[in-house]
Amino acid sequence: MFKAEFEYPIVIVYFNFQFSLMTPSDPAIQVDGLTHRYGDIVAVNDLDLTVEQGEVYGFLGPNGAGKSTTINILIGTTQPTSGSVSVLGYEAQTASGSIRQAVGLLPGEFGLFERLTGREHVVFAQNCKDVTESPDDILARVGLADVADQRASGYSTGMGRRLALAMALTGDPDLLVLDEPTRGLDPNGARTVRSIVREEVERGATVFFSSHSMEQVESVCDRVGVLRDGQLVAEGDVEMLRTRLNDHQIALTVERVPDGLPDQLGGLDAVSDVQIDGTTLTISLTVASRKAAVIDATEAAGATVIDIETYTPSLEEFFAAVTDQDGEVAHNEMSAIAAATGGDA
Ligand SMILES: Nc1ncnc2c1ncn2[C@@H]1O[C@H](COP(=O)(O)OP(=O)(O)OP(=O)(O)O)[C@@H](O)[C@H]1O
Repeated sequence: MFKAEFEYPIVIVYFNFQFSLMTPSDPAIQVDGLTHRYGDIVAVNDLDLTVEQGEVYGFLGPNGAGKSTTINILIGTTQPTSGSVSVLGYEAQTASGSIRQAVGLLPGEFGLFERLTGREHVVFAQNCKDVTESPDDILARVGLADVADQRASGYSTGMGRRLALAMALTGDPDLLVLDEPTRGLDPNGARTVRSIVREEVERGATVFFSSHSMEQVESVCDRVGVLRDGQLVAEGDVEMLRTRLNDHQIALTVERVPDGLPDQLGGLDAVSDVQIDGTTLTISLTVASRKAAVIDATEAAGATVIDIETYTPSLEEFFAAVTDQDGEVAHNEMSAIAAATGGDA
């Protein structure tokens, strides 16, 4: 049965290979006007996306947003309805064989060969990519050195995920496409993934990282794109996205609240609300960078500031805001973010 599975791709691959014309300044991934329909369902809707060489790009979105469909198109296993996709300089529609050789893919769903050991899986991946390297070194990197000779049928879900990552790492790929790499992993496994991502980037690879875990994305990604209903609704570096969410607060505790100070602060640019509790003023801002102006205005009114606390939303809150499809707040925040990032809400 194996034989039949291996012979078939050889025929496909023959027509699918191309030479890459990518230069060092070209993006690793370039998606233009990508649309994919499953019958009446529009899974990806006129998506534009650019991932530069050497960056870690976090691809976020709620269930059904279109992440896996996009990834399947990137690696050429799904043909788009329309639009163009270039990966490492190869056209995804015509050079899927070349892309699969150059890319290390950790798929969202991955079935192991129950009868093969962990080491045999890695050797299989190496043979597919025609590379020779020590399978044990790769297995050690993902924490499977001790079970290298164990059949995969005895692997837990997390061990299977680690093995799939080991297979993706074979051949030092120029681009790693990781679909939910930390799903099913314990905290140690998640930490291993994070350090492997950093090592791969140091080596010069690009990483495209789909995840539901804000913690993972915040800690390893350079840039983040949020997909909703097949469209990118926000994109930017993690810090910028956070500071552009219009829910920043600064709490100032003063020795004495001068008459008229709350009204004065309420009249400042970008201040949306002022609450007072004893000698503590909590000021809500639509723009994080206006915090200094609030402190200046408070001191100019004659108040002595004795304590300052600030609040910046986490990426988790940002994600909830831009992907909550029912809430009015979500729509307003998306509009603000889209305006700030130059996207469409
Ligand atoms: N083979 C398919 N046939 C029909 N519809 C599909 C198919 N695959 C995906 N879809 C639909 O396309 C849309 C996007 O699905 P996709 O799996 O790409 O989303 P996702 O962001 O990866 O979701 P998740 O986070 O749940 O994995 C969903 O509405 C889904 O139901």
